[in-house]
Amino acid sequence: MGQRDDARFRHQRGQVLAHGFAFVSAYSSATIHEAQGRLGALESAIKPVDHRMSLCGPAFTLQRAPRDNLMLQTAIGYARPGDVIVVSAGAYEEAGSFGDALANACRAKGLGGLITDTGVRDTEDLRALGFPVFSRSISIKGTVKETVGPMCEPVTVGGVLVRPGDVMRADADGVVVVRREDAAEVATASQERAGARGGRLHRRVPGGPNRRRDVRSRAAADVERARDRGRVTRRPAARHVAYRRAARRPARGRPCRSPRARVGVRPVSGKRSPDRPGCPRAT
Ligand SMILES: O=C([O-])CC(=O)C(=O)O
Ligand SMILES: [Mg+2]
Repeated sequence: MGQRDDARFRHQRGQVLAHGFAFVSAYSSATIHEAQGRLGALESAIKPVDHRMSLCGPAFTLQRAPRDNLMLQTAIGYARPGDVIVVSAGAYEEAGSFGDALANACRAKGLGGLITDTGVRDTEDLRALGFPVFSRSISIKGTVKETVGPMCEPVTVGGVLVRPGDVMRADADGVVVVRREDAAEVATASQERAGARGGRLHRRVPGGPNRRRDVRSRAAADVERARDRGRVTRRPAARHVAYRRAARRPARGRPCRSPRARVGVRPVSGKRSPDRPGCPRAT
C-alpha cells in the first residue's frame, strides 16, 4: 500500500469509529469537557480567529516542522469533506503557516476546519470566508515547503493526545477532543449535564418563582459556613460600633464621608484624610 492509500485506509477506520460525532456537535466545548470528567481540553491559547467560528468533526492529524507547511498542503489534498485538520508543529508561534490561499482550498474540498498549535495569517480573509480556524497565534511570517512528516498518526496538540478520527469540538471558548470510541457516551453525558444545568438556571431567573427562596437559603448557607470558619460573631466588634456611631454623628462644616477618619484612625492605605472642618486629621 502506497503512502497515500495507507493514510486513507487508516483515516477511514477512524471515521467509522467516530460514530456519534454528530451528536457531540450539539454541545459546547465547555459542556463536553465537563461531561467527560474535565478531560480533553487543549491549551487555552488555541482560540478561533473569529469568536463566531465553531466546528465539530473527525480529526485528520499531521505532524510538521515548525516553520514548514508542506505537510499541511499535502493533508488538504488527502482529507475528506467534514474532516478537521489537526496540526502539531511544536507550539511555534512565529509562523503564519495557513492563510487565505489554503483556506480557499479547504473550502473547495468541504473540510470542517483547522486546528493548529502554530500561527496563521490573512485573518481578515479567513473571517470573510467563514472557514473555522483555531490557532495558537497570528503571525505574518511565511513558511518554507520542504519537510516531509507523518500524517494520520497520533499527535500531541495543545498538550493533548489526538488520534485520527477522534472527535474535535471547538467554539469561542476553546477546543476539546473526545476519544472516538467515547463519542456516543460523552454525547449522552453532555445532554444530561446541559439538561440539569438548564433546569437550575431557569429556577434562578430574576423574578422567577423560586428566586427569593433560593437567595435566602443561599445567604443562610453562606452565613452558616462563615460561622463554622469563625468569621462571624454574634455581636459586632467594639470598633465596628464606634465607626457606625461616628458615621451617624452630624458633621460640622463640610461633610466628611469617612467614619474611619472621624474617629481618628489612620487610613490603612491611599490618601490621608484632608485637613478640613469636621474631619480630624489622621494621626
Ligand atoms: O501560503 C502560505 O504559506 C500561507 C498563506 O499565506 C496562505 O495560505 O494564504
Ligand atoms: Mg496568504
